[in-house]
Amino acid sequence: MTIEIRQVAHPEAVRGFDTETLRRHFLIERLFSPGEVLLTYSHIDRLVVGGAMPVDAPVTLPTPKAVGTDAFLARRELGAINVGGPGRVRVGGAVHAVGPRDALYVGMGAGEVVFESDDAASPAKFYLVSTPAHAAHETVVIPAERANRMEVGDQATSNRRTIRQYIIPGVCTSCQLVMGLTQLEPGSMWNTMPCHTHDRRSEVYLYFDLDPNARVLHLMGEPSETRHLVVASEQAVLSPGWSIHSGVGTSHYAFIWAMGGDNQDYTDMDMVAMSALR
Ligand SMILES: O=C(O)C(=O)C[C@H](O)C(=O)CO
Ligand SMILES: [Zn+2]
Repeated sequence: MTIEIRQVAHPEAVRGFDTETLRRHFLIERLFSPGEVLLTYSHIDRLVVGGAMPVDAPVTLPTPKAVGTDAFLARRELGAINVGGPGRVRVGGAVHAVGPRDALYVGMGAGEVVFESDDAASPAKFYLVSTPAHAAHETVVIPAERANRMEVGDQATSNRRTIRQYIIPGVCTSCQLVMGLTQLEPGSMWNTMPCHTHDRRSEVYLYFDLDPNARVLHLMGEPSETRHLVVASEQAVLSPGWSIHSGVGTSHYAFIWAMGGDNQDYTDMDMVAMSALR
């Protein structure tokens, strides 16, 4: 089992970080490894972020010491979105088919979680985000077409994109986890600009579906002290509540955003005026 621990960094300290230190604190470079579950435990809102990539055998969600309980889901909930080929997830013995770009919500106390691929030649890749939970909600599959869909942005500003909200009140009940997927249209490179913060919630962005040579320049930091991370496909960025999160790609791409914190109100954002960005 592989788990990495990321401590919280104060925004005043982050102002002095060099590139390597910024990447060590905020970028998760490796999420998927064949036949393994890779996890990162971040102390921002105690998000656990990871990837499960079963190939020709099932892989089981481990219970690292970091979660402090006998079972991973004893006091946690889990969201999974499949960014690979068709797969299945066994939760406490019940089998759930999770197709490409479908999501699975797993409630607190649901039992053992085992990931499988339908076809080893096109393995499933389950992107995982877990937050602490206080109540047991129903484990459900949310197919892409059942997600709440919003078309936003404009081709003229290169930010035409479709947002799909999977784990969000009204679609899927959770304790605090909110999760969805944003797809950029071909020719659109910008996400989430004008940008925002929400100090009440931390967020994590997984960028995927980029060509091997394409990159996203992810913008982070306090609005008056922005920094950037150069991000490749299937890498994730931790975004504390004080940080903006936005980006521009060298080609179009998709990303999964997930949040945990004090509320589940997607619209609760503190918009940053363009004139305030430095
Ligand atoms: O494309 C976007 O804009 C987003 O997907 C924004 C994220 O969902 C977000 O930052 C929610 O707080
Ligand atoms: Zn946000």
